[in-house]
This record gives sequence, structure tokens and C-alpha cells, in this order.
Amino acid sequence: MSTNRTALVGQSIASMDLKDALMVGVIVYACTIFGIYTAQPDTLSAFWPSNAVLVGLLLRRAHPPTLAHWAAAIIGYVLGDTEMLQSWPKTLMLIWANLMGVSVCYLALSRMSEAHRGLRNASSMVRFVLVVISGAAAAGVAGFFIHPRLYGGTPAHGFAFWFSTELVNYIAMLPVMLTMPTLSRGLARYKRRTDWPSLRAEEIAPLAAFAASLWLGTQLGGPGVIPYPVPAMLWCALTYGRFATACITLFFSMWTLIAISNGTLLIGASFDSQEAVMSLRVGVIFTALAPLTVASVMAARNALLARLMHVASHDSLTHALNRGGFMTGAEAVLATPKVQRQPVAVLMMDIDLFKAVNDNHGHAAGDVVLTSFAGVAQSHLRKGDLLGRLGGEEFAVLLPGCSPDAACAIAQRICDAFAAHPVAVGGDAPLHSTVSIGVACWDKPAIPVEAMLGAADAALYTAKRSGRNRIVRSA
Ligand SMILES: Nc1nc2c(ncn2[C@@H]2O[C@H](COP(=O)(O)OP(=O)(O)OP(=O)(O)O)[C@@H](O)[C@H]2O)c(=O)[nH]1
Repeated sequence: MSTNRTALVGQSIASMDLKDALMVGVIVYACTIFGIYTAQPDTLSAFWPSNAVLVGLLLRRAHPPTLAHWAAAIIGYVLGDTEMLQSWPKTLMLIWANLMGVSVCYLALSRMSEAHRGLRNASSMVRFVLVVISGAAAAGVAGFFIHPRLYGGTPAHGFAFWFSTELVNYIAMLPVMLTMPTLSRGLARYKRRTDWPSLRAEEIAPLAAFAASLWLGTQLGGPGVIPYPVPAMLWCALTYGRFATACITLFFSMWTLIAISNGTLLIGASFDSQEAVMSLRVGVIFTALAPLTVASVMAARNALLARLMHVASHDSLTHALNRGGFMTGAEAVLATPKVQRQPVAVLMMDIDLFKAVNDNHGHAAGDVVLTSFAGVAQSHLRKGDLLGRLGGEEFAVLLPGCSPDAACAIAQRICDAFAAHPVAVGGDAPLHSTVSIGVACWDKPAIPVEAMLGAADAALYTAKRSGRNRIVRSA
């Protein structure tokens, strides 16, 4: 039975791998065709996305690529190249050169941590640049041998040309591939209407400044116009995420190179020699590294800030909000226009005879009771409700948009569920603690949070005096 299931799982993984490999082959083929049709006759393509896209596709899989993926990629290259009716030796040499760079980049990046690969750490860009330099150098070695045979020139020129071309393609394309959110994560982020990006002036301004600086360059001309968009791109990097910045820098690189070659951007320099073209491409792409580095440092800073905010506003034992976090969160929730028009309720909850738990079973057992209670209470709350540990064994809940009847029902459910919840403490028999809850309700949030907590606390006091393990609603 289990052998059959293992065989079935194996079969389904194999069929998924095959579909996945097919997709890799199709994408490599499409990118190859794109690269070929943007090339000048009898020269290498200026923009060759296949290799960077292939590295990105292989890295973003949950599992390492199989032989089928590599075979599909090679078939994609071969089919793309046969469109050009090239000779077999030439096709094979070009594919070998492509795979040299792809395999070095893939191997180096797959050994990097997920955070570095997603350009989320302060030093990620330095590592990324070292990797793409290695990948471009591997392609350069291939160019050293095949360029003189295919396109003439010296081996050293072949190395320089392949190295610089691959460097440009990897730096322009790979950050987009590495930082692209998965479709499911991207959709999840914008599920609710309120999560959609608001078109506020401060959010549009960096992009507008970027567009304006590109336009200004076309109007003024001269060699100084290439870095005109840099301040706007840095502004974009400070405002938007890594993926948006990677897309903007890719656009900047492609726009600059294409606009110079078709005369839209007149920089007053001649690009008759291949050396001049190489110098321009590498210069443009290195300019694009600045905003990418800023976006990556910002991602690390934002993640650190989020961690610090969490630590500052949450209780480390129960992971509920601490007093400060609860008060700030409650004030923010109650200030939203929708909540201000709705009824609101506050629960004050205090674990009964908690001192006895500590005295009889030890402080560690008391901690387990506190954690269990927070878990039980949280499991009865909705997404917009707030749970806070105000101190010791005292917890509070804010229930926005909750009628008095619903608030009492929630409080009763928490009370009953905790009384029925056995708390395992070390080798001793499980403990059964109880909780007393004071409930206070308003038609709408007209008084400060402190006063709401005071009213619920008075009801809690009555619950304690009337025998504990019960809920009391404030008068
Ligand atoms: N284990 C543990 N105990 C804590 C923590 N914070 C406060 N306490 C203890 O919680 C106990 C609170 O006891 P009391 O305020 O007397 O209340 P009680 O025993 O629950 O009695 P009633 O509230 O009247 O039912 C004290 O013994 C505190 O030392 C904590 O983080 N962990």
C-alpha cells in the first residue's frame, strides 16, 4: 500500500518536472528568438535575455533542476538558433558559450542564501556582482576560443566582447528574475481593495521624476545626459521595492542603449568601434547598480525595522501585543472612519488564582498557563480584533464593529474553552485553570481607550467577587 503511494508520488513529481522542463524549454526558445531578431546581421545580439532568464528560472524552482530541465533548455537554444539557419558547428559553439556562463551563475547563486539571492541583505549586491562577473568571465573564456572562428578578431577581443555582453545582460535581467514575486504571493498582497497601491502624489512622484529626467536627456543631449535619471532612480529605490527598482533599472539600461543607437539620445560621441560600444554598455549597466544597491539596503533596513517594531510592541512570552502595542494599535483601529461608525467592545480578562499556580507548580508552569491562555483567546478572535497582555496574568481584547451580544458570546466562549483546556506542565497532571472576564460595550467609540479599559476592569472586578470563572457585562 505504502509502496504504491510512494510510486504514485514519484510519478506525479516526475510528470510535474517534465511539464516544468517543457516550460523552461519554451521560455528559452522565446528569449532566443527575441535575442536573435534584435541582433545586427552577422554580429552577436546586443540584448540576449535567454541566459539570465534561464538562470532565474532554474533558481526559482523549489527543487534543483533535473537533467530534463537542462535538456529542454538546450533544445530551446537549438530550435531558436535553427531559425537563423546557422551551421551545426556554429550553433553548438554558441550554445556551449551560453551554457558556460549559465552554469557558473547558477552554481554560484544556488549556493547563496535565499536572502542574498533575493537581494535582501546589505551585502547582497556585492555578492551578486561577483557572481555575474564570474559567469560573464566563463562566457568570456568561451568567447576567447570561438569568437575568432565565428566573427574574426583576436582571442583577447573575443574574451572582452563576450565578457562585457554577458555582464550587461546578467546585471540588467537577473535582478528582475531574482526579485520577481511569485504570482500567488503577488496576488495575496493585493487581495483586498484597501491593499491596492494608492495613487498618492508622494508615491507617483519618483516615477514621474524618472520619466521627466529621461525626457530631459532627449531634449538637452550631450555626454552628461546618461546619468541624468540617477537621482530619480535612487528616489524610486527609496520609495518602491526591489522588484520595481529592478524593472526601472532594466528599463533605464535598455532605453539608454536603444535611444543612443537610434539617435533619440544624442550624446555627441561616436560608437564606430566595438570597444566604444562595450565601454558604453558597461558604463550604463554599472550606473544601474547604484539604485539596485540602495533598494537592497532598504530591504534589509525595512526587515530589521519590522523585527524591531515587533519586538517593541509584542510580549515575548505569549506573543500577544504588550501594553504599549495594544494601546497604540487600539487607538489606530478606533481612529479609522469605518470603525468610528460601528459599535465597539472591550474585554478585560484575568486568569483566576494564578498566584497559586506559580506557588504550587513553579513559575515555568505559570508561564505555560499564560501562553496557553493567549493561544485559546486568540483562536476565538477575528482578524481585525486585538489581543494584548497588559501585565502579569491580565489580558485585554478590543472588538471593533462588535455588538454587545456578540461580545458577550465571544467572552463566554473564551471562558468556557479555557476552563475545558488542559494545560500540560512538565511531569505533573495537566492543570485546569479558569478566567474571569469583564465586558464593556459602546454604540460607537466615543471615549479614550484607557476609559474603555477602566469600564471593562470594573466589570472584571465584579466577576472576581462573584466567584470567578464567569463573564460580567458592565452596566
Ligand atoms: N509565571 C508567571 N507569573 C507571573 C508573570 N507575571 C506576573 N506573574 C504572577 O502572577 C501572579 C498574580 O497574582 P494575583 O494578582 O494575586 O492574582 P491571582 O492569584 O490570579 O488572583 P485573582 O486574580 O484574584 O484570581 C503573581 O504571583 C505574579 O508574580 C509571568 O510572566 N509569569
